[in-house]
Amino acid sequence: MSTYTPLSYNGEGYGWSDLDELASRLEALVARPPESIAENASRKRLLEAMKRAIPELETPAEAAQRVPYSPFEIMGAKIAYDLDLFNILNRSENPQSTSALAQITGAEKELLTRLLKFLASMSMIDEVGVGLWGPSRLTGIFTVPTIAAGIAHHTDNLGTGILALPGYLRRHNYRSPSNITDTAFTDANPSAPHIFEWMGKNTENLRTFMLWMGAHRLRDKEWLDVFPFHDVVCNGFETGNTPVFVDVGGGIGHQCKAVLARYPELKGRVFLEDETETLKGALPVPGMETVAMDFFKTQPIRGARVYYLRSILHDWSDSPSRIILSIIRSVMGQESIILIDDHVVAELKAHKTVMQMDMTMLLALGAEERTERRWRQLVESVGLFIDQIYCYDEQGGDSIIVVKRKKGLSE
Ligand SMILES: C[S@@+](CC[C@H](N)C(=O)[O-])C[C@H]1O[C@@H](n2cnc3c(N)ncnc32)[C@H](O)[C@@H]1O
Repeated sequence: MSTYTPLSYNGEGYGWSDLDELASRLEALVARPPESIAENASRKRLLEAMKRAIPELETPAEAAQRVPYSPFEIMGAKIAYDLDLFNILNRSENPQSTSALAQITGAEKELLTRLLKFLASMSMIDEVGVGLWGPSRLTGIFTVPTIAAGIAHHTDNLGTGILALPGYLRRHNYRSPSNITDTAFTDANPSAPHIFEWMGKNTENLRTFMLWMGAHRLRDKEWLDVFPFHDVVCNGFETGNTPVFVDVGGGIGHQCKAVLARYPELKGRVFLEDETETLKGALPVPGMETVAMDFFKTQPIRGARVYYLRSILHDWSDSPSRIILSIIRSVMGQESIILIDDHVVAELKAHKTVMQMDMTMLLALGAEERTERRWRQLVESVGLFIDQIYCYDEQGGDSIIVVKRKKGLSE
């Protein structure tokens, strides 16, 4: 059992005066942050260091304030989302009084005061003066519809499952689930056999999930920044009227849209495939054709250059994943490839970004994020092989895994 030892700053380590200086510099940074926050290696390094510093520097009392209260952050964000506070404050030209906000939102003033103070204490809004509120940086971020949808998804869709996971694992003697119909989510939401059917029956929940799909993997780089799409797909493939890009389980078409926008030279047909209910919300994208399908039963487009699977196989344990891949394999032509756009978990010191995704898969779908070794096992078990892996985000392990058919195997 480990006991708490207060940090000692003697010897060669930092002294208290060094920490004071570091704190002053950070305070100055907070007071005058860079004008625009964009991809920058130094910024990312500093942020990572600050996050890692917290569990190293806090006392037990501070840790007790942080970890047990961590669900309160999303709870507060969801209340603000429901009251539309982020949008209201972000579009107001002047700070708003509590009375004005009570009138706009319909919330009782006394209660609203407490909620606003709570939100300000977490930097989600700015407490400009006593009873006076304005937007903070986070307020603006939470007005982005896809990011706001993430707040709704993790409360309305996943919230009960998140809280149910410890009990679920205890009751299952800490064995990996392998079935989407037997998860912490289904324990907490027995009204449907699994989460996708549950969301299919709840239009608003499906809408927030689909919106969130447009942001949950927002990274500094997109897959198309790293994968040589032009060389591999636009060049040298007999196109004309042939299918060139098939987004299998592509949701509402974010990636078809991105491909068509970035590669106007792309010849051939682009297909968005998903379930009928999901396709009802498909984005209007010129050049994108929609095909309703069930990827466990069929692959209606034969001989396409690319079968693209983004965030699909991580939703499923090996057995259903093998069905999805085998069906695609059976319609692949000589030049077809599968692009799996998913996470590859580092064997050592995987980042929180990918590990919290792994826990999401565990609790909601009885599935997992895979290491490279696990990906190879999976694809090789159905007569395919991994040709190359292009990682485009280290923390998330986001990668394009290029998969081809093993030669000489019959269909
Ligand atoms: C995690 S989402 C990924 C969506 C999209 N690829 C993206 O990255 O934004 C999983 C998708 O699989 C679809 N899906 C689930 N079961 C399916 C099935 N049996 N056949 C076809 N699509 C399915 C869902 O509707 C959803 O759009």
